[in-house]
Parts: sequence; C-alpha cells; structure tokens
Amino acid sequence: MSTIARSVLESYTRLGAATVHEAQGRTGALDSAIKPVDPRKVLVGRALTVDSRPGDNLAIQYAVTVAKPGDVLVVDAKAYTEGGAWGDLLTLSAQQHGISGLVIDGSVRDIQAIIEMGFPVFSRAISIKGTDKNQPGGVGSGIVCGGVNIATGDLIVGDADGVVAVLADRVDEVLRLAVGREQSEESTRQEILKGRTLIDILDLHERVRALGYDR
Ligand SMILES: O=C([O-])CC(=O)C(=O)O
Ligand SMILES: [Mg+2]
Repeated sequence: MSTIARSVLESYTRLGAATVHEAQGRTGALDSAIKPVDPRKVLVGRALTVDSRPGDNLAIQYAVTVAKPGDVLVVDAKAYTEGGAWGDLLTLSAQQHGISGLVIDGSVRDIQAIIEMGFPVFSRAISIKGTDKNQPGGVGSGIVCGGVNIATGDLIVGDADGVVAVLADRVDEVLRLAVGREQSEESTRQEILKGRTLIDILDLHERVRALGYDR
C-alpha cells in the first residue's frame, strides 16, 4: 500500500479538518459525535482499518502488531459505547510501534493518561467498562466508521472540530483545493479586519433582500 509524502502530511496538518471537508465538496466528515479526547491534538496520517466487534478489542490488539509507523488506526467498533476498547496500555504499545493515533467509532478509557501521553485519540464516547478479547474481526479491509466508508490507505485528518477522511486517490487534488480555500479565507479575514461584513464580502445583499430580512 502506497505511503503519503511527509510534505503532504505536513500541509494537511496546517489546513485543518473543516477546510479539508469543505474543499472536497463537503464529504468525508465522520459523525460529529466522534471527537478528540484532547482538542489540542491534531492527527494526520494514513488509515489502517480495523473491523471490531462490540464489547471486544482483540482485532484492535492485533492491529497494533501489524501497523506501520505513521499509521492511524481507524476502528469500526459498531458505535458500541458501553466498553472502553482502548486505554493507556494500548496507547503505550501503539507509541512503541510508531502509530500516529486512533479514530474509533466506539469508546475509550484511561483518557487522563492518554492525554498526558500526548497520543491523539478520537472516539464516540468514553467508558470505564472493560472489553473481551475473544471475537473475530478484520484488519485492512473496507469499513464504515462514523458513517463514512474508509479503506486502508485513505488519509485521515482530525482536530478539535472532528475527523475527515480523504480517499487515497484524491489526496493530492484535495490538498490543492484546500490550499486554495485557505488562501481565499485568508483574504476574507483581511477584509473583515478592514470592517467589512461577510454579507458584503460574499455579496449576499440581494439574497437578504429577497428573503425579506431588510428592515
Ligand atoms: O484493557 C483494555 O483492553 C483496554 C485498556 O484499558 C488499555 O489499553 O489500557
Ligand atoms: Mg486500561
């Protein structure tokens, strides 16, 4: 599976998840319930998918052993939130293997330790309850996580706003679009600082009039 150039990962890190989501036509955003345990952390990297059963984390444990440095584990835990399928021990092991972070449609626990360890984790919920290590699952195959189809090799961008996935074969194109959008937002910021409103800048006066907002 192809890797993503370091310079591309760095550019995505600067852009942020919402800009990437807008730039690719408002697609790829995971459910809004999937949020960072530490909103100061930004996560960018190549997805390694994990298909996991609710209340069990054997597939996740296995994925840590086969992940490549830089991978982001993206886990479909079936939105099951009554079991912390990831905690500080898995975090320590993931860090030993150079894994960049975790996105899980499920729960995590030990979050104070995870925050102190500086490991980016995005989850649907937090649960103190334990999980079994018995069930079959899959690593590397297509999954749905937070309502989005994700394949191993897709790009994951997560920050305080949430998580967005970019299809592997659109990574360069979406980067160009996102940089363009960021440049246009920067000129909008300059106009706002000059005292103009977004209604002016986006030329929405006619629409406002037509909808009867004018007083
Ligand atoms: O025990 C587990 O399966 C999950 C956990 O709490 C840890 O990784 O620390
Ligand atoms: Mg634990």
